[in-house]
Amino acid sequence: MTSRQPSLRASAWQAGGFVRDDTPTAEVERREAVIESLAGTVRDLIDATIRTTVEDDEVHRVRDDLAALVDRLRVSQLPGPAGVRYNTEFRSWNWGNAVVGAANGIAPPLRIVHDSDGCHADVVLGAAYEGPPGLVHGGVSALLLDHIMGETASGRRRTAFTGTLTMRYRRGTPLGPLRLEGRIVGEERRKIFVAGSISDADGVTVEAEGVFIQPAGTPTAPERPST
Ligand SMILES: CCCCCCCC/C=C\CCCCCCCC(=O)SCCNC(=O)CCNC(=O)[C@H](O)C(C)(C)COP(=O)(O)OP(=O)(O)OC[C@H]1O[C@@H](n2cnc3c(N)ncnc32)[C@H](O)[C@@H]1OP(=O)(O)O
Repeated sequence: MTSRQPSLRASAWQAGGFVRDDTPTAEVERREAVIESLAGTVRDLIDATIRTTVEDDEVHRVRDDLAALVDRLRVSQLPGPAGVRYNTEFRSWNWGNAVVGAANGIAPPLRIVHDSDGCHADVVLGAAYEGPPGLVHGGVSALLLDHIMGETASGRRRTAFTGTLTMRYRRGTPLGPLRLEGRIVGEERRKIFVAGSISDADGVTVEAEGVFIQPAGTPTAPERPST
């Protein structure tokens, strides 16, 4: 990208990608379920594409069928990325998000749980997230930790952007079932210090520490109940 991008400062938080959208929560959730079901099938498609061994002619036929389906979805599109929207009830939705976007077939199916200590999520990573053979790509580990640690810092009551994220890859992270965790270990003015980890059944594979910054002038809501 060559054009100059705006920085994620307070003015951007207020006016940029965070869009007030007065769609009622019930309608947001109805549409979210619809689009999530499509994204789930796209995720299956990605896995099937990686692992298929069907003959070349069949690959070409499937490609042509898919191109026709893409044309149908293109009939009505947003002008750009989905951004983050919120309504009068502070229900927010970010359907394009790279980690938790309901409409995003390249986002792993991650369900983040906020608890009293921070956040955790159980996820099963398949072939689409491979780096070394049979192991999770290091950048994918960083992606997932960045997000869950950011959500931990946010606590769903303030915006927090990643300032610095440091990873220690202790051993290979196998594809398959994994647990992600984040917890706040300190706060200093607008800086929130967060520890995070990825574990498999045998223990921690990646540990991380991060400094997340609440942009100046952005609000902090009262504590929200855990889910
Ligand atoms: C009513 C409210 C309800 C809200 C509800 C919210 C719901 C939220 C929902 C869901 C949560 C989502 C979770 C997301 C997870 C994913 C996170 C990401 O991937 S974020 C994208 C990647 N990160 C960027 O692109 C940042 C780019 N950088 C910037 O925009 C700025 O540099 C920023 C905001 C990080 C800092 O800018 P400054 O202008 O505020 O910083 P200065 O005023 O200079 O410093 C403040 C303090 O922070 C330290 N600092 C600044 N930058 C730092 C850095 N990069 N690393 C460490 N410390 C830094 C400074 O040393 C200073 O510390 P001293 O107070 O003096 O001790």
